[in-house]
Parts: sequence; structure tokens; C-alpha cells
Amino acid sequence: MEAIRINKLNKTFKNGKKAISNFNLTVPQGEIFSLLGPNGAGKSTLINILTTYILPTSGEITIMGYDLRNESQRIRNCISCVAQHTSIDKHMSLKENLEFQGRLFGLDSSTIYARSEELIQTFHLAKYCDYKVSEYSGGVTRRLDIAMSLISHPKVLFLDEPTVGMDIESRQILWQMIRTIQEKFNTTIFLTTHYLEEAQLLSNTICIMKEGQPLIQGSLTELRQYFNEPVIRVELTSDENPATLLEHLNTHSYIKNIRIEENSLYITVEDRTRDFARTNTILNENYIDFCAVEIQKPSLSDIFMKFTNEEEVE
Ligand SMILES: Nc1ncnc2c1ncn2[C@@H]1O[C@H](COP(=O)(O)OP(=O)(O)OP(=O)(O)O)[C@@H](O)[C@H]1O
Repeated sequence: MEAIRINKLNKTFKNGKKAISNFNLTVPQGEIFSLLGPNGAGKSTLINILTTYILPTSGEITIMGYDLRNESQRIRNCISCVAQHTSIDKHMSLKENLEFQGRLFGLDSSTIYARSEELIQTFHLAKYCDYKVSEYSGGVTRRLDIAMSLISHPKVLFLDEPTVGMDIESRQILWQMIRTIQEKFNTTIFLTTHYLEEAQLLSNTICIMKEGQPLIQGSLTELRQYFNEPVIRVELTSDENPATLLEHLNTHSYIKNIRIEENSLYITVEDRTRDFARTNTILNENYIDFCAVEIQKPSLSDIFMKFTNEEEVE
């Protein structure tokens, strides 16, 4: 069974703004699903509808087989949502927060105790039990927030930009936590993110949306098949300026797109063998010092840029 099925969804706000337009989507049970899109694409609007926070204008949605219009309370009982603002009470301890959340879902004391212990153990939170929640770092607070959202054993967990603003170490811990939730609890995870690397690392399925509509949906391998264009990566030595090479490359029509990341240029081309040779010639003719030139599979960034005509939002 699909965890989420969306059919011909539309959302127009009172001011006439059409935020979601004829949107179809399915999310299989047990998957990590990532929703990507530039600012204003409609990601938050979609999450707000799926979590029953706002009503759609038209269209059908089922979550775990329940109809969103007629069975919204049943849906609320089987989902959890971790929004960007924390729902933790900083005056309470970690265990008190978990207990409070359990009570909101109407769980009895022994269930709350057993589930709290399980969550603390699974997500290695025991060492934080002795500290006040107000003393936690942003990363630990977010981990507690997600642990709290699991006390009701939701079938579908919505995570709205779960790692926004975190340093790389905290992000990696959280990515592991998300994988554990999928493996141990078999929870379907629906996440929105601006970090393409995050979607690439975590997701079974990715949907890129823009202006209220899905542009493409599939696994990374499927997305790569749609995007059938090779990418050549040129890594320059540290004393070379990527802008100089960009200037030379821009005069050649075989190049479809160029993305610069640190000292590397990712060049989308038409023909892998012919254009690999051409790129090498340009490097040599212009005496540009490089450490590596290689043909790569397109990354999610390349696919995102092709479909949205926009760069990753940081
Ligand atoms: N309550 C509202 N009333 C009117 N327009 C709205 C409302 N909420 C959102 N919008 C508009 O709907 C469009 C989609 O907004 P939404 O917040 O869903 O995008 P998003 O993809 O989540 O963007 P971001 O990544 O910047 O959070 C935008 O043009 C936004 O201005």
C-alpha cells in the first residue's frame, strides 16, 4: 500500500495565489521520500496540507488509506510532523518532554515509559538526561524533537528541512538517525530539504517541484536516466581561478551548462568522448593547470539545475 497518494491536488490561497497546481504524487510505505524545489515552489504548502494543517482547494489525498477530508483525525493519529521551529519545552527535562508528548497522544504511563526508554537508547540520548534542555546545542535539540515525534509510533513522519543551519557533524548524526527510524520502525519519512546532498544520500525517491507542480519524480538512478547528459569534472590546481577557465569554455557551443564548486567545474556536455577530448584541448591550449579531468554521472545538483533552471538554495 502507498503511504501517501495525492491526486489532482490544487491549493489557491484567499489572495488568489495558486501555490499547488494539479499535483499528483505517490509515496510507497517505508520509504524515505525527499521533496525538493526552489524557494516558493510550494513545499511548505504541500506539507501543511498533508499534515491536515490547511485544507486543499480541490483534489484527493489519502494517507495510510485514510481520506484527508473525511478522516483527518485518523490521519493525525498516524502521522507526526517536525517543523522547523522546535516544539520542545525548555523548562522540562528530556524525559519530561517525552512524557508530555506521549500524554498528548493519549498514551498510558507504562507505554510512555517503555517507548521513552527505547527512544533514548536507540538515539543515544541517555547522556543528555542529566542536563537541562535549555543547555542543549541546536543539533541535540533537533534530535530530541525528532525522538519526541516518534513516541506515538507514527506510520508517516514529516520532516520540514530537518538539518537547516546545522554543522556537518550534527547533520551526519541526524542523517544516521533518519536511517535508523526507517530501518527500526519502518516509518515512511517525507522530508523537504534545500540540501541536495542530503536528498541524494538519504532518499529512496526524490521529487523536484517548481511553481506548485512536480517536475520529475523517481529514484536517483531513474532521475539520472531522464538526464541523459554526461558531466565532465575539471579540478583545477589551487593557484588557478575557475573564472578564467569559465571564460574560455563559455565561447564553445558544445557546452550546455557549467557549475562551479570550490576549485572544480562541472561541465554538462553533449557527447562524452568527443567533448572530453575538446575540454582537454581547451585546457592545454590555454595553459590551465589542473589536477583531474573526468567524466561523471550527473549529480542531483546537475539534475536540479536542469529541471528548475536554478541553483541549490543554501
Ligand atoms: N498563506 C498564504 N497566502 C498567500 N500566499 C501564500 C501563502 N502561503 C504561501 N503562499 C505563496 O505560495 C507559494 C508557495 O509557498 P511555499 O511557502 O509553500 O513555498 P516553499 O517551497 O515552501 O518555499 P521555501 O522553500 O522558501 O519555504 C509562494 O509564492 C508563497 O508566497
